[in-house]
Amino acid sequence: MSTLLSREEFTAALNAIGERQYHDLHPFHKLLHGGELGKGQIQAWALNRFYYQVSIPRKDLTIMARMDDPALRRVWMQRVLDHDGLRQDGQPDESKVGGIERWLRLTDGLGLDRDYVRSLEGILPATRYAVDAYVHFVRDHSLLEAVASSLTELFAPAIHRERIAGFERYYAFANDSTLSYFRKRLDEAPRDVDFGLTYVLENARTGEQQQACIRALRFKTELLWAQLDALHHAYVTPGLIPPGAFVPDDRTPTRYSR
Ligand SMILES: O=C(O)c1cc(C(=O)O)c2c(n1)C(=O)C(=O)c1cc(C(=O)O)[nH]c1-2
Repeated sequence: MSTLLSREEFTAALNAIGERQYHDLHPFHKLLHGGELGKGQIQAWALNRFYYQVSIPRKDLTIMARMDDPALRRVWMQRVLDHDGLRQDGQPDESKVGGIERWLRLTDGLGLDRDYVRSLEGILPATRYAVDAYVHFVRDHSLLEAVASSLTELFAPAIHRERIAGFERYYAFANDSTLSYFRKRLDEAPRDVDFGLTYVLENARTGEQQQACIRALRFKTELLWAQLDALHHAYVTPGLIPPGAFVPDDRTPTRYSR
């Protein structure tokens, strides 16, 4: 029997996971945000991360398929639209551009071919396993755990701010187009997470349910961490790129600085 935590204790337990093991602490992110990486290494990060980007709407639609309440689905739908964007007829409206397209603007700015990025051919095996594990998790666990697993977004605005500042400061590719994904997320993520956190706090009514939510959030931080471990292993040290994965033209470890 797990004891039922108060609302404050439960919130603190969720936040503690972020403080201890969110991927802002990962050495690869420290290098990326600190201006220490070369162009090829940043390309590898953006290319791999594209698989996360395209999988987020699939993950959210998988969650929605499990929701019985139309009111809940209406709210959750916004997450899918944020990434997929809204249809544009006539005069293009920048606010309707979705996250996937914005991520492609980043990979464009890094000199990667869009068709190659979209093909997903160059991603690391571990990226595929880790990202797929997220989609499978929300399919195979309770709706409450699925919502709890999205709560890493509590910690995402801080990492996006750090990334924008680091990119602007250190890297030649940083501009309005390549940073637009991260700037947009600064508005979207707090709204999502307000809803998600309220849902989890109200629906985890037993100590067991609270512990299941904590485990779900921990699982999510681990799958984010695993993606960066794989990038570090392939593109930083020891530099073992798996067969078939992206090989940068620019393999010099010199900083891709301004
Ligand atoms: O750049 C990041 O570090 C980061 C992390 C996360 C996250 O914590 O899962 C998300 C995002 N970005 C993000 O941009 C995003 O749209 C997003 C959606 C979700 C989710 O779990 O539904 N996480 C994240």
